[in-house]
Amino acid sequence: MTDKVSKEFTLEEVAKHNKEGDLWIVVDSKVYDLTRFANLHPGGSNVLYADSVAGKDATQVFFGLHRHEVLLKPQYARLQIGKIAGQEEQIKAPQAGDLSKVPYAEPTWLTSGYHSAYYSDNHRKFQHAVRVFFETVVRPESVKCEDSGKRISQEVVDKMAEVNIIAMRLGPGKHLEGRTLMGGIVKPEEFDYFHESIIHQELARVSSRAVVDGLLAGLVIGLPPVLNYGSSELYNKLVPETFAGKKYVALAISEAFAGSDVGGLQTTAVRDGDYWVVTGTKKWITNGTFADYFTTGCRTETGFTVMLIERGPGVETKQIKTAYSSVAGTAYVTFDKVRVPVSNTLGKIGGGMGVILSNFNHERWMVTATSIAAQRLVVEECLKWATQRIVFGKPLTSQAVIRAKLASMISRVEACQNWFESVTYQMNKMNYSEQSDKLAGPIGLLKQFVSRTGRETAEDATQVFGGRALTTTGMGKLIENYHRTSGFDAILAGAEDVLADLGVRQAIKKMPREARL
Ligand code: HEM
Repeated sequence: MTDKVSKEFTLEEVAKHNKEGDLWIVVDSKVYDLTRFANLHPGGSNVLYADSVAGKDATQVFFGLHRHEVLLKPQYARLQIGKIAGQEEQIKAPQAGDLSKVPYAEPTWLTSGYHSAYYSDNHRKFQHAVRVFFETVVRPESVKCEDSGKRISQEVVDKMAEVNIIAMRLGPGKHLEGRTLMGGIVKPEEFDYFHESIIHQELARVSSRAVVDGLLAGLVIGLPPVLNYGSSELYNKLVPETFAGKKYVALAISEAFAGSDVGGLQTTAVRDGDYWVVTGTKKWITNGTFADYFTTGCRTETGFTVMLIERGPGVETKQIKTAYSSVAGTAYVTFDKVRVPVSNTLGKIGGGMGVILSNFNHERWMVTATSIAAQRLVVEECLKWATQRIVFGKPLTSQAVIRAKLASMISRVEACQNWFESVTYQMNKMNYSEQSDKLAGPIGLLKQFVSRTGRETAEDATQVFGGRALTTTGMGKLIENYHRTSGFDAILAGAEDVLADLGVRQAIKKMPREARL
Protein backbone atom coordinates (compact mmCIF):
# COMPACT_ATOMS: atom_id res chain seq x y z
CA MET A 1 0.00 0.00 0.00
CA THR A 2 1.36 3.48 -0.86
CA ASP A 3 0.95 6.38 1.55
CA LYS A 4 -0.50 9.72 0.42
CA VAL A 5 2.75 11.43 -0.56
CA SER A 6 4.27 8.51 -2.44
CA LYS A 7 1.20 8.02 -4.64
CA GLU A 8 2.38 8.47 -8.23
CA PHE A 9 0.87 10.58 -11.00
CA THR A 10 1.89 11.50 -14.53
CA LEU A 11 2.22 15.12 -15.69
CA GLU A 12 -0.73 14.43 -18.04
CA GLU A 13 -2.93 13.46 -15.09
CA VAL A 14 -1.94 16.59 -13.18
CA ALA A 15 -2.69 18.74 -16.23
CA LYS A 16 -6.38 17.82 -16.01
CA HIS A 17 -6.69 19.59 -12.65
CA ASN A 18 -6.17 23.11 -13.90
CA LYS A 19 -9.09 25.25 -12.84
CA GLU A 20 -10.95 26.85 -9.99
CA GLY A 21 -12.55 24.07 -7.91
CA ASP A 22 -10.00 21.51 -9.12
CA LEU A 23 -6.42 22.75 -8.94
CA TRP A 24 -3.19 20.77 -8.77
CA ILE A 25 0.38 21.89 -9.32
CA VAL A 26 3.82 20.30 -9.22
CA VAL A 27 6.76 21.70 -7.28
CA ASP A 28 10.04 19.80 -7.37
CA SER A 29 8.43 16.47 -8.37
CA LYS A 30 5.72 16.75 -5.70
CA VAL A 31 2.05 17.08 -6.57
CA TYR A 32 0.02 19.55 -4.49
CA ASP A 33 -3.75 19.82 -4.42
CA LEU A 34 -4.41 23.54 -4.01
CA THR A 35 -8.16 23.36 -4.67
CA ARG A 36 -9.19 24.44 -1.20
CA PHE A 37 -6.02 26.34 -0.36
CA ALA A 38 -6.28 28.67 -3.39
CA ASN A 39 -8.64 31.06 -1.62
CA LEU A 40 -6.33 31.16 1.41
CA HIS A 41 -3.12 31.59 -0.57
CA PRO A 42 -1.31 34.72 0.73
CA GLY A 43 -0.30 35.61 -2.84
CA GLY A 44 -3.96 35.49 -3.98
CA SER A 45 -5.85 32.80 -5.88
CA ASN A 46 -5.74 34.26 -9.37
CA VAL A 47 -1.95 33.79 -9.71
CA LEU A 48 -2.52 30.08 -9.19
CA TYR A 49 -5.08 29.82 -11.99
CA ALA A 50 -2.69 31.29 -14.57
CA ASP A 51 -2.18 29.03 -17.64
CA SER A 52 1.52 28.67 -16.84
CA VAL A 53 0.77 27.51 -13.27
CA ALA A 54 -2.53 25.59 -13.00
CA GLY A 55 -2.00 21.88 -13.63
CA LYS A 56 1.66 22.50 -14.48
CA ASP A 57 5.12 22.01 -13.07
CA ALA A 58 5.44 25.37 -11.26
CA THR A 59 8.83 24.70 -9.67
CA GLN A 60 10.64 27.62 -11.22
CA VAL A 61 7.93 30.19 -10.58
CA PHE A 62 7.48 28.85 -7.05
CA PHE A 63 11.13 29.32 -6.11
CA GLY A 64 11.11 32.77 -7.63
CA LEU A 65 8.50 33.75 -5.05
CA HIS A 66 8.87 31.61 -1.94
CA ARG A 67 11.54 30.29 0.37
CA HIS A 68 11.86 26.53 0.51
CA GLU A 69 10.84 26.60 4.17
CA VAL A 70 7.25 27.44 3.07
CA LEU A 71 6.87 23.90 1.73
CA LEU A 72 8.26 22.42 4.94
CA LYS A 73 5.67 24.03 7.18
CA PRO A 74 3.16 21.34 8.26
CA GLN A 75 0.13 23.35 7.13
CA TYR A 76 1.50 23.51 3.57
CA ALA A 77 3.35 20.17 3.47
CA ARG A 78 0.03 18.42 3.97
CA LEU A 79 -1.25 19.84 0.67
CA GLN A 80 0.97 17.28 -1.06
CA ILE A 81 -1.03 14.39 -2.50
CA GLY A 82 1.68 12.49 -4.32
CA LYS A 83 4.64 12.70 -6.67
CA ILE A 84 5.37 12.53 -10.37
CA ALA A 85 6.29 9.01 -11.51
CA GLY A 86 9.95 8.75 -12.48
CA GLN A 87 10.94 12.10 -10.89
CA GLU A 88 12.90 12.62 -7.67
CA GLU A 89 12.94 15.72 -5.51
CA GLN A 90 16.00 17.87 -6.21
CA ILE A 91 15.69 20.42 -3.42
CA LYS A 92 16.21 18.51 -0.20
CA ALA A 93 15.11 19.79 3.19
CA PRO A 94 18.25 20.62 5.19
CA GLN A 95 18.89 18.38 8.19
CA ALA A 96 20.01 19.80 11.53
CA GLY A 97 23.78 20.18 11.55
CA ASP A 98 24.22 20.04 7.77
CA LEU A 99 27.03 22.10 6.27
CA SER A 100 25.96 24.23 3.34
CA LYS A 101 27.34 23.23 -0.03
CA VAL A 102 26.90 26.72 -1.46
CA PRO A 103 30.39 28.12 -2.20
CA TYR A 104 31.59 30.55 0.52
CA ALA A 105 28.57 29.73 2.69
CA GLU A 106 30.95 28.12 5.17
CA PRO A 107 34.45 29.25 6.13
CA THR A 108 37.18 27.24 4.38
CA TRP A 109 37.91 25.19 7.50
CA LEU A 110 34.41 23.72 7.17
CA THR A 111 34.52 23.30 3.42
CA SER A 112 35.28 19.87 2.06
CA GLY A 113 38.68 19.59 0.40
CA TYR A 114 40.16 22.70 2.07
CA HIS A 115 42.63 22.87 4.93
CA SER A 116 43.18 25.04 7.99
CA ALA A 117 46.17 26.03 10.04
CA TYR A 118 44.01 26.70 13.07
CA TYR A 119 41.14 24.25 13.41
CA SER A 120 41.43 20.60 14.45
CA ASP A 121 39.04 17.67 14.11
CA ASN A 122 37.95 18.41 17.66
CA HIS A 123 36.81 21.88 16.54
CA ARG A 124 34.89 20.25 13.68
CA LYS A 125 33.18 17.76 15.97
CA PHE A 126 32.37 20.56 18.38
CA GLN A 127 31.04 22.75 15.57
CA HIS A 128 28.68 20.00 14.42
CA ALA A 129 27.24 19.52 17.90
CA VAL A 130 26.87 23.26 18.42
CA ARG A 131 25.14 23.69 15.06
CA VAL A 132 22.68 20.90 15.79
CA PHE A 133 21.96 22.50 19.17
CA PHE A 134 21.40 25.98 17.76
CA GLU A 135 19.32 24.78 14.82
CA THR A 136 17.06 22.58 16.90
CA VAL A 137 16.83 24.47 20.20
CA VAL A 138 17.61 28.10 19.45
CA ARG A 139 16.34 28.75 15.91
CA PRO A 140 12.63 28.13 16.64
CA GLU A 141 12.90 30.31 19.75
CA SER A 142 14.78 32.97 17.81
CA VAL A 143 12.02 33.25 15.21
CA LYS A 144 9.37 33.47 17.91
CA CYS A 145 11.14 36.04 20.08
CA GLU A 146 12.31 38.21 17.19
CA ASP A 147 8.62 38.74 16.37
CA SER A 148 7.17 38.95 19.85
CA GLY A 149 10.05 40.98 21.31
CA LYS A 150 9.82 38.82 24.43
CA ARG A 151 12.95 37.63 26.18
CA ILE A 152 14.31 34.16 25.48
CA SER A 153 12.38 31.55 27.44
CA GLN A 154 13.79 30.01 30.60
CA GLU A 155 13.40 26.60 28.96
CA VAL A 156 15.91 27.48 26.23
CA VAL A 157 18.27 29.13 28.70
CA ASP A 158 18.11 25.97 30.85
CA LYS A 159 19.05 23.84 27.84
CA MET A 160 21.99 26.14 27.08
CA ALA A 161 23.09 25.88 30.69
CA GLU A 162 22.86 22.09 30.57
CA VAL A 163 25.56 21.82 27.89
CA ASN A 164 27.44 24.77 29.42
CA ILE A 165 27.04 27.12 26.46
CA ILE A 166 26.58 30.05 28.81
CA ALA A 167 29.91 29.34 30.50
CA MET A 168 31.70 28.68 27.21
CA ARG A 169 30.61 32.02 25.76
CA LEU A 170 32.99 33.63 28.23
CA GLY A 171 35.94 31.87 26.67
CA PRO A 172 38.62 29.56 28.03
CA GLY A 173 39.60 29.83 31.69
CA LYS A 174 39.25 28.51 35.16
CA HIS A 175 35.50 29.14 35.16
CA LEU A 176 35.21 26.05 32.94
CA GLU A 177 36.99 23.73 35.36
CA GLY A 178 34.99 20.64 36.23
CA ARG A 179 32.30 21.36 33.66
CA THR A 180 31.13 18.95 30.96
CA LEU A 181 31.28 20.96 27.77
CA MET A 182 28.85 20.10 24.99
CA GLY A 183 28.35 16.59 26.34
CA GLY A 184 32.09 16.15 26.88
CA ILE A 185 33.27 16.75 23.28
CA VAL A 186 35.98 19.09 24.49
CA LYS A 187 37.80 19.01 27.81
CA PRO A 188 37.77 22.28 29.76
CA GLU A 189 41.58 22.56 29.57
CA GLU A 190 41.49 22.05 25.78
CA PHE A 191 38.72 24.56 25.15
CA ASP A 192 40.23 27.52 23.27
CA TYR A 193 39.11 30.74 21.60
CA PHE A 194 38.39 28.90 18.35
CA HIS A 195 35.89 26.71 20.20
CA GLU A 196 34.36 29.84 21.66
CA SER A 197 34.20 31.56 18.29
CA ILE A 198 32.29 28.57 16.93
CA ILE A 199 29.56 29.22 19.48
CA HIS A 200 29.28 32.90 18.53
CA GLN A 201 29.29 32.15 14.82
CA GLU A 202 26.76 29.33 14.99
CA LEU A 203 24.52 31.51 17.13
CA ALA A 204 24.63 34.28 14.53
CA ARG A 205 23.75 31.82 11.73
CA VAL A 206 20.42 30.93 13.29
CA SER A 207 19.48 34.19 14.95
CA SER A 208 18.56 37.72 14.15
CA ARG A 209 20.98 40.41 15.39
CA ALA A 210 18.64 41.19 18.28
CA VAL A 211 18.47 37.57 19.38
CA VAL A 212 22.28 37.31 19.29
CA ASP A 213 22.20 40.01 21.96
CA GLY A 214 19.06 38.75 23.67
CA LEU A 215 20.65 35.38 24.25
CA LEU A 216 22.55 36.69 27.26
CA ALA A 217 25.14 38.86 25.51
CA GLY A 218 24.86 41.11 28.56
CA LEU A 219 26.25 38.33 30.68
CA VAL A 220 29.06 37.65 28.21
CA ILE A 221 30.25 41.24 28.58
CA GLY A 222 29.12 41.93 32.15
CA LEU A 223 30.41 38.87 33.96
CA PRO A 224 34.13 38.87 32.95
CA PRO A 225 34.96 41.84 35.23
CA VAL A 226 33.57 39.75 38.11
CA LEU A 227 35.65 36.74 37.03
CA ASN A 228 38.81 38.78 36.50
CA TYR A 229 38.54 41.43 39.20
CA GLY A 230 35.84 40.37 41.69
CA SER A 231 36.39 38.96 45.19
CA SER A 232 36.25 35.20 45.60
CA GLU A 233 32.93 35.64 47.45
CA LEU A 234 31.42 37.39 44.44
CA TYR A 235 32.91 34.81 42.08
CA ASN A 236 31.53 31.93 44.11
CA LYS A 237 28.11 33.52 44.31
CA LEU A 238 27.69 34.62 40.70
CA VAL A 239 29.33 31.85 38.71
CA PRO A 240 26.97 29.05 39.80
CA GLU A 241 23.76 31.04 39.46
CA THR A 242 24.62 32.74 36.15
CA PHE A 243 26.10 29.71 34.42
CA ALA A 244 23.02 27.75 35.45
CA GLY A 245 20.95 30.39 33.66
CA LYS A 246 19.12 31.42 36.82
CA LYS A 247 20.45 34.98 37.08
CA TYR A 248 21.35 37.50 34.39
CA VAL A 249 24.01 40.16 34.19
CA ALA A 250 24.25 43.36 32.16
CA LEU A 251 27.20 45.65 31.55
CA ALA A 252 26.17 49.19 32.46
CA ILE A 253 28.77 51.62 31.16
CA SER A 254 27.33 53.91 28.48
CA GLU A 255 25.17 56.89 29.34
CA ALA A 256 23.22 59.48 27.46
CA PHE A 257 26.12 61.73 28.48
CA ALA A 258 28.90 59.45 27.26
CA GLY A 259 29.15 56.47 24.94
CA SER A 260 32.50 55.54 23.52
CA ASP A 261 34.16 58.35 25.52
CA VAL A 262 34.06 56.47 28.78
CA GLY A 263 35.84 59.37 30.52
CA GLY A 264 32.70 61.52 30.34
CA LEU A 265 30.47 59.30 32.50
CA GLN A 266 28.39 61.01 35.17
CA THR A 267 26.99 58.20 37.33
CA THR A 268 28.58 58.73 40.73
CA ALA A 269 29.34 56.48 43.67
CA VAL A 270 29.88 58.20 47.02
CA ARG A 271 31.42 56.29 49.89
CA ASP A 272 29.34 55.82 53.06
CA GLY A 273 31.16 53.43 55.38
CA ASP A 274 31.09 49.93 53.92
CA TYR A 275 28.78 51.04 51.12
CA TRP A 276 28.84 53.00 47.92
CA VAL A 277 25.80 55.16 47.29
CA VAL A 278 25.24 55.19 43.55
CA THR A 279 23.21 57.76 41.65
CA GLY A 280 22.96 58.19 37.91
CA THR A 281 21.59 56.77 34.67
CA LYS A 282 22.78 54.31 32.03
CA LYS A 283 21.56 54.00 28.47
CA TRP A 284 21.54 51.31 25.73
CA ILE A 285 22.09 48.56 28.31
CA THR A 286 21.75 45.21 26.55
CA ASN A 287 19.64 42.72 28.58
CA GLY A 288 19.05 45.50 31.10
CA THR A 289 15.29 44.96 31.19
CA PHE A 290 15.73 41.53 32.73
CA ALA A 291 19.19 41.66 34.32
CA ASP A 292 19.60 40.80 37.99
CA TYR A 293 23.08 42.35 38.23
CA PHE A 294 24.66 45.39 36.60
CA THR A 295 28.42 45.66 36.19
CA THR A 296 28.49 49.40 36.45
CA GLY A 297 31.02 52.10 35.72
CA CYS A 298 30.89 54.95 38.28
CA ARG A 299 32.69 58.17 38.91
CA THR A 300 34.27 58.06 42.40
CA GLU A 301 36.37 60.52 44.34
CA THR A 302 39.62 59.06 43.06
CA GLY A 303 38.59 58.48 39.48
CA PHE A 304 36.52 55.82 37.77
CA THR A 305 35.46 52.65 39.58
CA VAL A 306 33.57 49.56 38.44
CA MET A 307 31.19 47.75 40.77
CA LEU A 308 28.54 45.08 40.69
CA ILE A 309 25.07 46.40 41.52
CA GLU A 310 22.30 43.97 42.32
CA ARG A 311 18.75 44.81 41.24
CA GLY A 312 16.98 46.07 44.35
CA PRO A 313 15.70 49.28 45.94
CA GLY A 314 16.61 52.32 43.84
CA VAL A 315 17.33 50.36 40.62
CA GLU A 316 14.83 50.89 37.82
CA THR A 317 14.97 49.67 34.22
CA LYS A 318 12.79 50.55 31.32
CA GLN A 319 12.83 49.31 27.78
CA ILE A 320 14.24 51.51 25.02
CA LYS A 321 12.74 51.05 21.58
CA THR A 322 15.52 50.48 19.06
CA ALA A 323 15.75 49.49 15.40
CA TYR A 324 16.03 45.88 16.44
CA SER A 325 13.66 43.64 18.37
CA SER A 326 13.15 44.19 22.08
CA VAL A 327 14.15 40.55 22.65
CA ALA A 328 17.60 42.12 23.29
CA GLY A 329 16.19 43.77 26.41
CA THR A 330 17.84 47.12 25.65
CA ALA A 331 17.23 49.31 28.70
CA TYR A 332 17.50 52.72 30.23
CA VAL A 333 18.66 52.16 33.79
CA THR A 334 18.35 54.56 36.69
CA PHE A 335 20.20 54.24 39.98
CA ASP A 336 18.70 56.35 42.72
CA LYS A 337 20.85 56.36 45.85
CA VAL A 338 21.45 52.65 45.52
CA ARG A 339 23.47 51.18 48.38
CA VAL A 340 26.16 48.83 47.11
CA PRO A 341 28.57 46.96 49.43
CA VAL A 342 32.14 48.14 48.91
CA SER A 343 33.04 44.45 48.61
CA ASN A 344 31.24 44.53 45.23
CA THR A 345 33.98 46.75 43.82
CA LEU A 346 35.60 45.14 40.77
CA GLY A 347 39.30 45.92 40.58
CA LYS A 348 40.92 48.82 42.39
CA ILE A 349 39.00 51.87 43.56
CA GLY A 350 39.80 54.46 40.92
CA GLY A 351 41.17 51.72 38.61
CA GLY A 352 37.95 51.20 36.67
CA MET A 353 39.27 52.41 33.35
CA GLY A 354 41.69 49.50 33.19
CA VAL A 355 38.88 47.06 34.06
CA ILE A 356 36.66 48.39 31.29
CA LEU A 357 39.32 48.75 28.64
CA SER A 358 40.64 45.21 29.09
CA ASN A 359 37.07 43.89 29.10
CA PHE A 360 36.38 45.56 25.76
CA ASN A 361 38.77 43.30 23.83
CA HIS A 362 36.76 40.14 24.30
CA GLU A 363 33.49 41.93 23.65
CA ARG A 364 34.74 43.49 20.43
CA TRP A 365 36.21 40.21 19.27
CA MET A 366 32.85 38.51 19.94
CA VAL A 367 31.01 41.15 17.91
CA THR A 368 33.34 40.52 14.97
CA ALA A 369 32.70 36.77 15.25
CA THR A 370 28.92 37.17 15.09
CA SER A 371 29.08 39.86 12.42
CA ILE A 372 31.24 37.73 10.13
CA ALA A 373 28.87 34.76 10.44
CA ALA A 374 25.90 37.00 9.69
CA GLN A 375 27.69 38.44 6.64
CA ARG A 376 28.45 34.94 5.42
CA LEU A 377 24.81 34.03 5.66
CA VAL A 378 23.99 37.10 3.57
CA VAL A 379 26.50 35.92 0.94
CA GLU A 380 24.80 32.52 0.90
CA GLU A 381 21.36 34.09 0.56
CA CYS A 382 22.56 36.27 -2.31
CA LEU A 383 24.23 33.41 -4.16
CA LYS A 384 21.10 31.30 -3.87
CA TRP A 385 18.77 34.10 -4.87
CA ALA A 386 20.89 35.31 -7.77
CA THR A 387 20.97 31.75 -9.13
CA GLN A 388 17.27 30.97 -8.77
CA ARG A 389 15.82 34.36 -9.67
CA ILE A 390 15.00 34.68 -13.36
CA VAL A 391 14.90 38.20 -14.82
CA PHE A 392 14.69 39.18 -18.46
CA GLY A 393 14.53 35.40 -19.16
CA LYS A 394 17.86 34.64 -17.46
CA PRO A 395 19.13 34.03 -13.93
CA LEU A 396 20.24 37.16 -12.06
CA THR A 397 23.78 35.76 -12.10
CA SER A 398 23.92 36.42 -15.84
CA GLN A 399 24.14 40.15 -15.02
CA ALA A 400 27.74 41.33 -14.67
CA VAL A 401 26.71 43.98 -12.15
CA ILE A 402 25.29 41.30 -9.85
CA ARG A 403 28.41 39.16 -10.21
CA ALA A 404 30.52 42.19 -9.31
CA LYS A 405 28.48 42.68 -6.13
CA LEU A 406 28.90 39.01 -5.25
CA ALA A 407 32.65 39.33 -5.81
CA SER A 408 32.83 42.23 -3.36
CA MET A 409 30.70 40.48 -0.76
CA ILE A 410 32.69 37.24 -0.94
CA SER A 411 36.04 39.04 -0.80
CA ARG A 412 34.96 41.06 2.21
CA VAL A 413 33.76 38.12 4.26
CA GLU A 414 36.82 36.04 3.41
CA ALA A 415 39.14 38.91 4.36
CA CYS A 416 37.28 39.37 7.65
CA GLN A 417 37.34 35.67 8.48
CA ASN A 418 41.05 35.32 7.78
CA TRP A 419 42.00 38.36 9.85
CA PHE A 420 39.67 37.14 12.61
CA GLU A 421 41.32 33.70 12.66
CA SER A 422 44.76 35.25 12.88
CA VAL A 423 43.74 37.46 15.85
CA THR A 424 42.02 34.49 17.51
CA TYR A 425 45.23 32.48 17.20
CA GLN A 426 47.10 35.28 18.98
CA MET A 427 44.49 35.24 21.75
CA ASN A 428 45.09 31.53 22.24
CA LYS A 429 48.80 32.18 22.71
CA MET A 430 48.53 35.19 25.04
CA ASN A 431 47.44 35.59 28.63
CA TYR A 432 44.87 38.21 29.62
CA SER A 433 47.33 41.04 30.22
CA GLU A 434 49.29 40.31 27.04
CA GLN A 435 46.02 40.46 25.14
CA SER A 436 45.19 43.79 26.77
CA ASP A 437 48.57 45.18 25.79
CA LYS A 438 49.07 43.72 22.34
CA LEU A 439 45.60 43.10 20.94
CA ALA A 440 43.51 46.15 21.91
CA GLY A 441 44.66 47.97 18.77
CA PRO A 442 44.35 45.08 16.31
CA ILE A 443 40.94 44.05 17.71
CA GLY A 444 39.73 47.66 17.47
CA LEU A 445 40.86 47.82 13.86
CA LEU A 446 39.42 44.40 13.09
CA LYS A 447 36.04 45.31 14.54
CA GLN A 448 35.76 48.58 12.65
CA PHE A 449 36.79 46.79 9.44
CA VAL A 450 34.25 44.00 9.95
CA SER A 451 31.35 46.31 10.81
CA ARG A 452 32.15 48.54 7.82
CA THR A 453 32.25 45.59 5.42
CA GLY A 454 29.02 44.37 7.02
CA ARG A 455 27.19 47.52 6.11
CA GLU A 456 28.62 47.52 2.59
CA THR A 457 27.45 43.93 2.23
CA ALA A 458 24.02 44.87 3.59
CA GLU A 459 23.77 47.58 0.89
CA ASP A 460 24.90 45.25 -1.90
CA ALA A 461 22.57 42.49 -0.78
CA THR A 462 19.65 44.92 -0.72
CA GLN A 463 20.35 45.81 -4.35
CA VAL A 464 20.56 42.13 -5.29
CA PHE A 465 17.21 41.34 -3.62
CA GLY A 466 15.44 44.56 -4.62
CA GLY A 467 12.03 45.16 -3.04
CA ARG A 468 12.18 41.78 -1.31
CA ALA A 469 14.93 43.16 0.91
CA LEU A 470 12.50 45.74 2.27
CA THR A 471 9.93 43.35 3.72
CA THR A 472 10.23 41.52 7.02
CA THR A 473 8.69 38.33 5.60
CA GLY A 474 9.24 36.29 2.46
CA MET A 475 12.30 35.78 0.26
CA GLY A 476 14.42 38.67 1.48
CA LYS A 477 13.54 38.60 5.18
CA LEU A 478 17.09 37.84 6.33
CA ILE A 479 18.49 40.61 4.16
CA GLU A 480 15.92 43.06 5.51
CA ASN A 481 16.87 42.13 9.06
CA TYR A 482 20.57 42.35 8.36
CA HIS A 483 20.25 45.67 6.56
CA ARG A 484 18.23 47.13 9.42
CA THR A 485 20.51 45.87 12.17
CA SER A 486 24.06 45.71 10.78
CA GLY A 487 24.56 49.23 12.12
CA PHE A 488 24.47 47.80 15.65
CA ASP A 489 27.82 46.12 15.03
CA ALA A 490 29.23 49.51 14.07
CA ILE A 491 28.21 51.11 17.37
CA LEU A 492 27.97 48.52 20.16
CA ALA A 493 31.23 47.84 22.02
CA GLY A 494 32.80 51.00 20.60
CA ALA A 495 31.84 53.11 17.61
CA GLU A 496 33.54 52.30 14.33
CA ASP A 497 35.43 55.56 13.97
CA VAL A 498 36.56 55.56 17.58
CA LEU A 499 37.91 52.02 17.20
CA ALA A 500 39.73 52.84 13.98
CA ASP A 501 41.34 55.73 15.79
CA LEU A 502 42.15 53.59 18.81
CA GLY A 503 43.96 51.10 16.59
CA VAL A 504 46.08 53.79 14.99
CA ARG A 505 46.79 55.56 18.29
CA GLN A 506 47.99 52.28 19.78
CA ALA A 507 50.26 51.80 16.78
CA ILE A 508 51.63 55.33 17.09
CA LYS A 509 52.33 54.75 20.79
CA LYS A 510 54.43 51.74 19.83
CA MET A 511 56.36 53.44 17.04
CA PRO A 512 60.12 52.93 17.65
CA ARG A 513 61.88 56.21 18.45
CA GLU A 514 64.50 55.52 15.81
CA ALA A 515 62.04 54.88 12.98
CA ARG A 516 62.89 57.12 10.03
CA LEU A 517 62.32 56.92 6.30
C1 HEM B 1 2.32 24.56 -2.57
C2 HEM B 1 2.05 25.69 -3.18
C3 HEM B 1 2.11 27.04 -2.56
C4 HEM B 1 2.12 27.42 -1.25
C5 HEM B 1 2.05 26.54 -0.02
C6 HEM B 1 2.26 28.86 -1.22
C7 HEM B 1 2.32 29.62 -0.09
C8 HEM B 1 2.59 30.96 -0.06
C9 HEM B 1 2.88 31.73 1.12
C10 HEM B 1 2.95 31.18 2.53
C11 HEM B 1 3.07 33.00 0.73
C12 HEM B 1 3.42 34.19 1.66
C13 HEM B 1 4.83 34.67 1.44
C14 HEM B 1 5.87 33.79 2.04
O1 HEM B 1 5.76 33.43 3.23
O2 HEM B 1 6.84 33.49 1.34
C15 HEM B 1 2.92 33.05 -0.69
C16 HEM B 1 3.06 34.17 -1.43
C17 HEM B 1 2.94 34.21 -2.81
N1 HEM B 1 2.73 33.15 -3.65
FE1 HEM B 1 2.48 31.24 -3.08
N2 HEM B 1 2.29 29.32 -2.50
C18 HEM B 1 2.23 28.24 -3.34
C19 HEM B 1 2.28 28.25 -4.70
C20 HEM B 1 2.37 29.37 -5.48
C21 HEM B 1 2.49 29.36 -6.91
C22 HEM B 1 2.53 28.14 -7.78
C23 HEM B 1 2.54 30.65 -7.30
C24 HEM B 1 2.66 31.08 -8.73
C25 HEM B 1 2.39 32.24 -9.22
C26 HEM B 1 2.48 31.48 -6.12
C27 HEM B 1 2.52 32.86 -6.07
C28 HEM B 1 2.69 33.61 -4.94
C29 HEM B 1 2.86 35.04 -4.94
C30 HEM B 1 2.88 35.96 -6.15
C31 HEM B 1 3.02 35.40 -3.60
C32 HEM B 1 3.29 36.81 -3.06
C33 HEM B 1 4.81 36.94 -3.03
C34 HEM B 1 5.35 38.19 -2.42
O3 HEM B 1 4.66 38.88 -1.65
O4 HEM B 1 6.52 38.49 -2.72
N3 HEM B 1 2.39 30.66 -5.02
N4 HEM B 1 2.63 31.80 -1.14
